[in-house]
Amino acid sequence: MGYAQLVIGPAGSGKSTYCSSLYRHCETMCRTINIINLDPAAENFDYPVAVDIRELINLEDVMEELGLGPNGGLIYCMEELEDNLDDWLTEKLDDFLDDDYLVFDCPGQIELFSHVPVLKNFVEHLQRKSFNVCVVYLLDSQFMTDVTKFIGGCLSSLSAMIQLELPHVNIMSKMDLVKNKKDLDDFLSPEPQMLLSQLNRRMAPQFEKLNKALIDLVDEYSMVSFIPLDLRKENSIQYVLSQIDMSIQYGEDADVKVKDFDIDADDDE
Ligand SMILES: Nc1nc2c(ncn2[C@@H]2O[C@H](COP(=O)(O)OP(=O)(O)OP(=O)(O)O)[C@@H](O)[C@H]2O)c(=O)[nH]1
Ligand SMILES: [Mg+2]
Repeated sequence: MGYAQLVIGPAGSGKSTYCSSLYRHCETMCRTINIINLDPAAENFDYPVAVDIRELINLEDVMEELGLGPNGGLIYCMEELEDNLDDWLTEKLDDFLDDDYLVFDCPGQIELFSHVPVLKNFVEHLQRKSFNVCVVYLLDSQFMTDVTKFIGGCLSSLSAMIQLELPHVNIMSKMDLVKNKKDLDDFLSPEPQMLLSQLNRRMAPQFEKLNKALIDLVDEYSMVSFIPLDLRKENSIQYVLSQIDMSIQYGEDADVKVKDFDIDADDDE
């Protein structure tokens, strides 16, 4: 049984920075995690890259050779990954041990997890290889400064949840940038009624019915709940990691193994 985090979220939400901070944090705890770059456009890394999609394909070549733009090029690269799940990816995954912990640093284009099946197929492949996978969805704290932005962020997180059907942890990144601490309580786990009245105040009256439907939807899926992440604080990183570990049962399975072993030992007697 392996463990995997799929780190997704809008462009620039801090995914790669989160990966490198997590790597350093785990290093100080003498815990090994392997970070895998799935962004064919990435160039600089602050973490050791265990596996790199650019060994398979890179965006620059695709744009040059096929005359595609950056977004079309990215989709092409990801489809190439999809076509190579059984050979390239399987070969790479075979290098890891049974209970290794992988963190996938994904590109930020939201169509990847909202309306193309690449990540869904990727996840199913990991699951077939016995990985417990969860989504770590990062939203930038700047989304908390504006209720319309915040709802938009929640909806894109929700679309990832629907498309990927995985345990899902929402993270509010870049908490060091939050000036007004009152925003924290308002947006980390806000009252649906509060969001609705703020939305109605911001928008023209003809949107009231839509706003109500949106807030009901977001509320029903319990989406409006974010764990704050402040990378300056080790205990913040530790808390986020512990919540993610819980969602993929990391650590729990280790206990089960010990128990299973004890039962076997009894049988032998
Ligand atoms: N202040 C602050 N800035 C951050 C934090 N995390 C990331 N950033 C900055 O935000 C920008 C984007 O960060 P990245 O980690 O590259 O974001 P990303 O989600 O990987 O971006 P894409 O891969 O392009 O989608 C960079 O300039 C980072 O330095 C944070 O916790 N606090
Ligand atoms: Mg990145």
